[in-house]
Amino acid sequence: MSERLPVLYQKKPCYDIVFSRSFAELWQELTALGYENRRICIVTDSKVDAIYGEEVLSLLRTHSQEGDGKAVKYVFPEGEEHKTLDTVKEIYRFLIEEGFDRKDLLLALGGGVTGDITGYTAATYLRGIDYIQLPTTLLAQADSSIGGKTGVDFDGYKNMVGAFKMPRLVYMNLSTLQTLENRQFFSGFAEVMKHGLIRDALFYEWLLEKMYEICERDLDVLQEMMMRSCTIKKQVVEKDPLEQGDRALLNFGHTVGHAIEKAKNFELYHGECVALGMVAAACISWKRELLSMEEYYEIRDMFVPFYLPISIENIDPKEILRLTKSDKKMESGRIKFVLLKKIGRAVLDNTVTDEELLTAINEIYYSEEDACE
Ligand SMILES: NC(=O)c1ccc[n+]([C@@H]2O[C@H](COP(=O)([O-])OP(=O)(O)OC[C@H]3O[C@@H](n4cnc5c(N)ncnc54)[C@H](O)[C@@H]3O)[C@@H](O)[C@H]2O)c1
Ligand SMILES: O=C(O)C(=O)C[C@@H](O)[C@H](O)[C@H](O)COP(=O)(O)O
Ligand SMILES: [Zn+2]
Repeated sequence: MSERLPVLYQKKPCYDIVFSRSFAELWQELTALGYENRRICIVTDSKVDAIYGEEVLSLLRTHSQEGDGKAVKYVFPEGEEHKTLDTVKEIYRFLIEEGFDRKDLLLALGGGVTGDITGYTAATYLRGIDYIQLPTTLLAQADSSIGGKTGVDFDGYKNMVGAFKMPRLVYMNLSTLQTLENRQFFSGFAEVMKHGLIRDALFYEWLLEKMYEICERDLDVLQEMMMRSCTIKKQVVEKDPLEQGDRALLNFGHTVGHAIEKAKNFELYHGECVALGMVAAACISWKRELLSMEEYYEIRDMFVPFYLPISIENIDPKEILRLTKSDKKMESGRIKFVLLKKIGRAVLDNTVTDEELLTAINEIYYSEEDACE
């Protein structure tokens, strides 16, 4: 049974999130939004294309009354290393060659990388065309498809170039989660856990209770999890869509997380780095006596059954510290850091010192020497 959640932008209805179990209702949704006679370009990566590309393209072509040319597909190589302006440029070229105009539509079919690239292309091509999110990873369904943050990495620095551009619809086919590799599935789970930790202790506890069903990818449980996770994200972005204030709470774990992503040259996945960053942020919260020691260790250890890292080898903690300074959440030379006051309640703080950060980075740094001591 499909469900939907409306999302407001500046207090007005903007787009719906549809939770479905197939792509079958997609055409009906496109028609309801008036795209039935528009040209549609599916943007997807090579891996997702091999699994779902033809299914979605033929669905669009079957329904489109004016021939195959109405729906086309652009495929880029999978992986974070392709979330760049070069990929965006290639999509611009393709859209120009195909004669896409301002009334036409882009469909982002894939994970967060595809969503971020497609959204940014939609924000900038012809000064803005519409796009729809068809998220196929846990991370994209629970987090990145909602809220209109789009962009690309630049010289390895995360999301350095981007724009806010709201999608016209987020259509989730939850069954796509069944084909996701385990490591990718759990990487996405880190952002789900983040939503519980920053805003909703009951959701956090529910996630622990449903650990078995989540790991088994029980679709009913995943649908409820997604509804609750998306509700939290929706509430935060509705209140502060352009990140003037509390939306920055969604960055819990990201200051250190993004630094590790860059330092490791994207060898670790986004959610894995965010999990490490959340452990570091929880550690600072403990050292400041916002969290008790028990709470800190509970937060750290609950990542383990979800196959998420809580320590990392082969990094230079000082280099990670240096990289945190190039994250976007800097204001007048200070990092806008997210700490936890308790489980379910995050706060912004711009007084975290280099010393505190280094102590926390050392806490997640695993070295052979320490292990031998
Ligand atoms: N815009 C936002 O608000 C926001 C929020 C969180 C993360 N992000 C960004 O999202 C990106 C991470 O997203 P991601 O983890 O989805 O990465 P991703 O898009 O690279 O997808 C991960 C991998 O899974 C494959 N894949 C996708 N769907 C699949 C499926 N159903 N079955 C099998 N394989 C599938 C992809 O081809 C890729 O290899 C990062 O760049 C991060 O910065 C953005
Ligand atoms: O939607 C948001 O706002 C977020 O911060 C969600 C994050 O999970 C996401 O990784 C986002 O892309 C990070 O934003 P950035 O501005 O720090 O790049
Ligand atoms: Zn994130």
